Order: sequence, then structure tokens, then C-alpha cells
Amino acid sequence: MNKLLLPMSKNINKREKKMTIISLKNVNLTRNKTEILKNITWQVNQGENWVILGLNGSGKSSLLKLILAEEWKSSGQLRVLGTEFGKGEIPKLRKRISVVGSFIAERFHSNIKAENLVYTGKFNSSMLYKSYRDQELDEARNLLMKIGAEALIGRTYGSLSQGEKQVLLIARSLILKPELLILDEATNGLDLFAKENLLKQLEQINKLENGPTIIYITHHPDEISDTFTHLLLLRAGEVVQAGKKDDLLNEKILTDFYQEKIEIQRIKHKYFIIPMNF
Ligand SMILES: Nc1ncnc2c1ncn2[C@@H]1O[C@H](COP(=O)(O)OP(=O)(O)OP(=O)(O)O)[C@@H](O)[C@H]1O
Repeated sequence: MNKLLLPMSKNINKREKKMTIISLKNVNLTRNKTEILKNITWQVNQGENWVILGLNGSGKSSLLKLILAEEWKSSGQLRVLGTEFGKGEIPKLRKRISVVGSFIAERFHSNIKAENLVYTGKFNSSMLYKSYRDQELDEARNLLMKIGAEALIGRTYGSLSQGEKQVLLIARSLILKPELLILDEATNGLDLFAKENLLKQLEQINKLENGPTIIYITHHPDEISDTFTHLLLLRAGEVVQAGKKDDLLNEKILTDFYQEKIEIQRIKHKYFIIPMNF
């Protein structure tokens, strides 16, 4: 993956100070008589970046789909960027949120060209519903150039490696200058260095004045970089703990969370969780 440089300017738009970005109060999600999310209460404030950590099947993707209004809560109160679900305008809200993740990655046709795919980010859609003039697509091309991915211009999505696809999806996620950026297992399929580049990219996004709030969904504690301030620990559809990263990344809390004895090793800026009974 190429080293990524951010294209955003410092004053993207004026945003309220310290607004609540995400608020869930007693939210439940039930499908086919299965309780997928149970009584979730969680608040993300401006200035915080969260990692959602959980084992397989803990409900991470379902929580993400609720926030994106791709799933509808069964009960409870849900508010994202000031829009109350059930009252506010969801299509408008969607344009303020960007997602990078496999369930987005799978939606694109293999024949779509890199610049067209990046441009779909403008409409939060997986395809372009009309043809765009070269001049319009130049915005996407310029973005790819700025992030050092000009080699991808003109290439079809299906011909790209996993790492190259991820670069495209990141460019796509930035074209709308989102207020909320969600990454769902975004390092899947990336090699060691591509993964570090992605985490570095997030660090740069985080330094932007008026940059987006970042929500990062992962299985891998070693990806909890300095960019992140808070941690949501999700198990079997329930919040086990939610709070400041520094308060939660300790052996007692994580042993309780995983229900397995673990040890934490901090090497340089990374956390490694070692299962002790294997
Ligand atoms: N429509 C549905 N009907 C019944 N059960 C469902 C439905 N959708 C999800 N589930 C179940 O809800 C649980 C949570 O799923 P989800 O995909 O949100 O977990 P996850 O934490 O993202 O998992 P992974 O890390 O494996 O991707 C799983 O047990 C899943 O099988």
C-alpha cells in the first residue's frame, strides 16, 4: 500500500462544539426470535475515537448496521449526528457517514473503474446511476493522486489486490468529507505493512481540524493505536464495558471480558493480548 497523504483541507465545514455523535439508549435488536443486541446504552462524543472489540458473533456488524440504518432497532432510542431514528431524515444522515469494510467492499461490480468507485462515495451508493463527465470524475482522480494511488486510476476493481482495494475504499470514504468514519475489520487481507499504513492514515485523519469521529471495529487488540481514546467491549450482543481505553486495557478487565485468562504486553505503541491457557 502506498503511503497515504490526506487531501482534506483544515476548515471543511463548521460543526458544533462537543456534539454527541452517537447515542444509544436501551437499544435492542431481535431477528428471527434471536436477540442480537441486548439493551445497548452507549454514547460517543465529539473528540473521541472508539474501538469496538468483540469476538466472532458478538454483534459488532449488527451494531454498525443499526448506526447506518441498514437494520432497524427493535426497541430503544438511537440518535446519530443529531438525527433521531424514527424522526429525522435518514438519507441526509447517510451522506454524513462513511464506511470502510468488507460488507461495503463486496457490493462493487468487478468492472467498475477505480475513479468511478471513488466517486460513488458522493452518493453512498455502490454504483453510479448516470455517466459523469471526465471533469467531474477528476475530483476522484485528484483524490487518488493525493493519496499516492494514481497507479490505480483506470484500473477495474476486480483486477486489484486486497490492499489496493482497501486504498480505493479509503479514498471513497473521504470524498464526502464525512463527520463519522466507520471502519469495519478494515485490515482484513492486508499485509503487515499495509496494515500499519492504514493505522498511520487514521492517525493523520485524526489530526485534522474538523476531521471525522472514527469508529474502528476489530478482533485484533494490536490495532488499538494511539488514535483511539475509548473502547467498547461487546460480548454476545451486550456491552460488557465502555469507557476510556486507558481504564479498560488491563488484564483483569480483559480476562473478565474474554472469560479466558490473558496477559497484556505493550511493545512500543502496541498492545498484544496473550491467551494464557492455550
Ligand atoms: N438476521 C439474523 N437472524 C438471526 N441471527 C442473526 C441475524 N443476523 C445476525 N445474526 C446473529 O447475530 C449474532 C451477531 O452477528 P454479527 O454479524 O453482528 O456479529 P459480529 O460481531 O460482527 O461477528 P464477526 O466478528 O464474526 O463478523 C451472530 O450470532 C449472528 O449469527
